[in-house]
Amino acid sequence: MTKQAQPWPPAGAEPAPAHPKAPGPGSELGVHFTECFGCGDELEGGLHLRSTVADGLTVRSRFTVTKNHQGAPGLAHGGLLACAFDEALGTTVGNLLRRPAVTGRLETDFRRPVPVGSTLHIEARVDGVGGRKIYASADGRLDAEDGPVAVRARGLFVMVGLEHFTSHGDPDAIEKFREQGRPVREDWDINP
Ligand SMILES: CCCCCCCCCCCCCCCC(=O)SCCNC(=O)CCNC(=O)[C@H](O)C(C)(C)COP(=O)(O)OP(=O)(O)OC[C@H]1O[C@@H](n2cnc3c(N)ncnc32)[C@H](O)[C@@H]1OP(=O)(O)O
Repeated sequence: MTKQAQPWPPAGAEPAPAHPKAPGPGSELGVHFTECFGCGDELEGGLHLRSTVADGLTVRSRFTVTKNHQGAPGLAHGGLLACAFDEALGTTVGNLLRRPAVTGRLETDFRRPVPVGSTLHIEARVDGVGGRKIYASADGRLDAEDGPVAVRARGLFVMVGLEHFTSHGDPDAIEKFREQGRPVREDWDINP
């Protein structure tokens, strides 16, 4: 069977300018929720991914692979790497467009093994928007921002209203999220 390349972003998607209140180049994005497996600092085995706005619609993230992230002995588990890209892409979309959105589809290409002890540098960008759909992609490089590409990913995010979180999420966790002073309503463009 021949593999046919699909255009990315798909026809009809339009460029997505950063939100006027989006953090500027050089901004550290911090932890969006302390219990998040991707970026939270309360989970010892989490990824502890850290992100910085680069320029335009690009965010650079990095995380160091530990023994907690293994699949094969000494190598990162592919699902964990997909998680890192979900977080990096979600952070890019959420912070730069400032619209609540969730991952609808995530594709990953694993090009090289990622050993325990290595740091993955992920550069993610928003590629376009079509209606409620946001297209984003990322490259993950080994041990340096210009290191060899180990993983590539593309994500389709779908804009949602805040009720997506309040009606499906755990009320105690949402309350904790509010107490941590994270933006729940303010500064977000809701109701796409
Ligand atoms: C309280 C505030 C918090 C803010 C905090 C911000 C923090 C900022 C950092 C975040 C960092 C986190 C990073 C982790 C991000 C996650 O991991 S999110 C968790 C994983 N994702 C989920 O749980 C989503 C589960 N899925 C769903 O809830 C629903 O299926 C969705 C995605 C909301 C879509 O449902 P829907 O609203 O009914 O919309 P639907 O009409 O089905 O789809 C809308 C469009 O998207 C298309 N679509 C949907 N799914 C797909 C798909 N899989 N493939 C292709 N097309 C699709 C549809 O075809 C449709 O296209 P059009 O017809 O408009 O052309």
